[in-house]
Amino acid sequence: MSGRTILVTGGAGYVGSHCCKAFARAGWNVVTFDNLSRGHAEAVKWGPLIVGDILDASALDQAFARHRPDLIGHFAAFAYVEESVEQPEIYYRNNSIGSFTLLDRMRAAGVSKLIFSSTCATYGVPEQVPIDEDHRQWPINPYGWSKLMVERMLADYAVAHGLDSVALRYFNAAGCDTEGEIGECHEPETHAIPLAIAGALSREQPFTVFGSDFDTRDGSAVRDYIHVGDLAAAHVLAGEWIMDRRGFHPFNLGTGQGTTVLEIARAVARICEAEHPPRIGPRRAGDPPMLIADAAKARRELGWKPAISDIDTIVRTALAWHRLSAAGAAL
Ligand SMILES: NC(=O)c1ccc[n+]([C@@H]2O[C@H](COP(=O)([O-])OP(=O)(O)OC[C@H]3O[C@@H](n4cnc5c(N)ncnc54)[C@H](O)[C@@H]3O)[C@@H](O)[C@H]2O)c1
Ligand SMILES: O=c1ccn([C@@H]2O[C@H](COP(=O)(O)OP(=O)(O)O[C@H]3O[C@H](CO)[C@@H](O)[C@H](O)[C@H]3O)[C@@H](O)[C@H]2O)c(=O)[nH]1
Repeated sequence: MSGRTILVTGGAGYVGSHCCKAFARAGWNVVTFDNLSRGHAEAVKWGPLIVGDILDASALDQAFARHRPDLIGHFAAFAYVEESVEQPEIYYRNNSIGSFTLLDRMRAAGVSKLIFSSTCATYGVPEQVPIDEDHRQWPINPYGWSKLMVERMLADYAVAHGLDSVALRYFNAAGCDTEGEIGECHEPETHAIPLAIAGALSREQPFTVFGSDFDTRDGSAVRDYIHVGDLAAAHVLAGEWIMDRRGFHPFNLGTGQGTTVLEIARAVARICEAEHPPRIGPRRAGDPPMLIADAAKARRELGWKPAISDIDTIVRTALAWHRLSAAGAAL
């Protein structure tokens, strides 16, 4: 598939930058379009960076005219569940209206293929686990709704306008590039694994487990952690797959294995060889108790299988990145 161009919105962010690397390795020309509101110019290493906002129609028009992308990888979004509960307006504007603007300008430019970063947060509290793609989608936080609205737009645009798309519903993206070139740099960091590592290594930043009264095997919440390198591989497969498919196609991306927050804390303590035990705190707003993927469809249709998503590899790669950052050698 070499020689094709993908324009990656949000390519300066965590998942987007890992996907840029994977697309470049697979022979694609990669152009990043990111407003750097939550990303890092230093993470854009596999092609040019256009500093622009998906809410800015003329910036999108210029980017499409200049680079003539064959495919859009749409990662740009705000992605914090708790923030979305407190400030829903910024989620609906950035994630939903931003995506609408992107689709509108794609139509105008005649760009008709897209892969979209969706999320298991669109399912809400599952009726059963593992969750397959046909499970009812009924989010319990504005972030999930802001993303589900985009899926709806994509389904409708496929029928009405021949805009073909894949929605990749990630479960919990985790870990960092196995070669240490890029990693996870959120400010503020809110994700469990980098915070558990920081907490294990420092008395100053203790790790708090949000909720110990869920109906799970140890009372803490269960998530399906998927290595960002496995996610990146899935994006390349999905990008190549959609080039000769029609319609809208959702896929779950997860391992099918659930891990509790306390199990994460224990794995981190073992691998970091430094134990500052976690604190137990109250539940965080908007958090479902358990999210586990049934990703059989991605395996069947895309030929995708997680290869590096065991918890030890996730924690080891995240720890390597944490050490590079602490030494000032990372982004
Ligand atoms: N991290 C996860 O576990 C996870 C799970 C499911 C889905 N997702 C989705 O994956 C995508 C990437 O998540 P991430 O964790 O890498 O987040 P991130 O914050 O690291 O990256 C998002 C990027 O988008 C950019 N951006 C935001 N709004 C923009 C705008 N209006 N115009 C241009 N650029 C903009 C930011 O600057 C940032 O570089 C998001 O769409 C998120 O909803 C993430
Ligand atoms: O300091 C912390 C941070 C997190 N958690 C818990 O750890 C789990 C995972 O939390 P986090 O890493 O913040 O991920 P999520 O809130 O599950 O959200 C991520 O994963 C979602 C899919 O589940 C994506 O849609 C979001 O974009 C992405 O941020 C949750 O139960 C949290 O309550 C803690 O107990 N303590």
